[in-house]
Amino acid sequence: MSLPNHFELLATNGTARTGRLTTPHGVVQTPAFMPVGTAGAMKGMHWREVRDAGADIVLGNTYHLMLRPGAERIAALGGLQTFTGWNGPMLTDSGGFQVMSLSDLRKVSEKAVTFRSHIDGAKVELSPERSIEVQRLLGADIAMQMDECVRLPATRDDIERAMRLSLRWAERSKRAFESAPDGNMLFGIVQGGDIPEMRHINARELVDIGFHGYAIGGLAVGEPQAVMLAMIEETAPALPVDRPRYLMGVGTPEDLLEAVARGIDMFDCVLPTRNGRHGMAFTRFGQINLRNARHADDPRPLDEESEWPSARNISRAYLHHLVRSGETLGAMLLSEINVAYYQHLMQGMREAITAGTFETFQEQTRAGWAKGDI
Ligand SMILES: CCNc1nc2cc3[nH]c(NC)nc3cc2c(=O)[nH]1
Repeated sequence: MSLPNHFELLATNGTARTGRLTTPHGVVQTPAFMPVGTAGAMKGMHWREVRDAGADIVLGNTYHLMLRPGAERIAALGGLQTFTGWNGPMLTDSGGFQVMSLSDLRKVSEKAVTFRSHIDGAKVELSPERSIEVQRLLGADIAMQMDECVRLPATRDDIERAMRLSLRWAERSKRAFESAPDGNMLFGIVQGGDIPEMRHINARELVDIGFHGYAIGGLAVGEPQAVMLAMIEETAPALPVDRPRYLMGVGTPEDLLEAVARGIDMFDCVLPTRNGRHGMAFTRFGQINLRNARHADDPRPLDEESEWPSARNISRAYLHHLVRSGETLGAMLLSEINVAYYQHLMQGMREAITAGTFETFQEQTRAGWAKGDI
């Protein structure tokens, strides 16, 4: 049974697209970048800064939130938006991916993923049904199916096994989701590793099951960028043109530009906030490492033409000092500067696609990065 469509395609420019996704908590303009608020907070930022930076939607991690403070507790406190104070759209992942990377003593069976909490060692079982129940308790506007992502390189057998398990879990996730409140969405996830044939089979069978939107998973897991881009080219055309496509865990500004050019609408990545905490700034000149001694006496801001005040008004010398001294303010300023840069880049792409000038935008943006830091 096909699910209602909450996505409106507004313009295309080559295979790049811009659109609007309507959720119960607000509208998401695409291409969209979702900053990752892992455990119900955007590390180092107030929600008002996330909003001011231009983010329409943020991601919350089910694995973290179900372990602490707990899904039932968040539901009793009114759901994620009320609990956290972020009152916009939220997407939650299904938890499976983080189990594989964060917990030990984990076991994957047909029924569920069983693991020990990395917080207190408690044994936890996460089935597709429980994952959907948790995401509903959290109040996600967009929930994700539970899947199994294999890291690359992987054998064909492993890739096929995980892809077929993920398809069976897609069925179960959808069945568990069916009775969701109106407007809430469930996205399927395409696996298939770096094997085009597997990607085609998975996309076709996932579309037959029918979802509000489709994620391309199993990428940004150690493969070269060329392989990631090739798999997007194999997968995106096999997905419905009128539904959103979400590339999980991606990526650098370069990744975003290349993936939007190939038809991707949504992204999530920890890079802007994580690199910010480590003293790295994303700018239109490329990445700048504020730990570097060359900034110690530099009175200039990161970017005099930036629309973001902290990037336009704060000297590199001061940012260098904060980072070198381990001042919390350094992590906070660079996190907001980076999230604002990512959102500004997405806004530039949306405007260029609408104007039909995306190719020029790509060339100019790449030239700025290539010029490097002045
Ligand atoms: C919804 C959870 N499932 C799920 N999350 C993912 C998160 C990722 N994050 C990265 N690189 C940072 N690749 C990913 C792939 C998947 C994937 O294939 N599946």
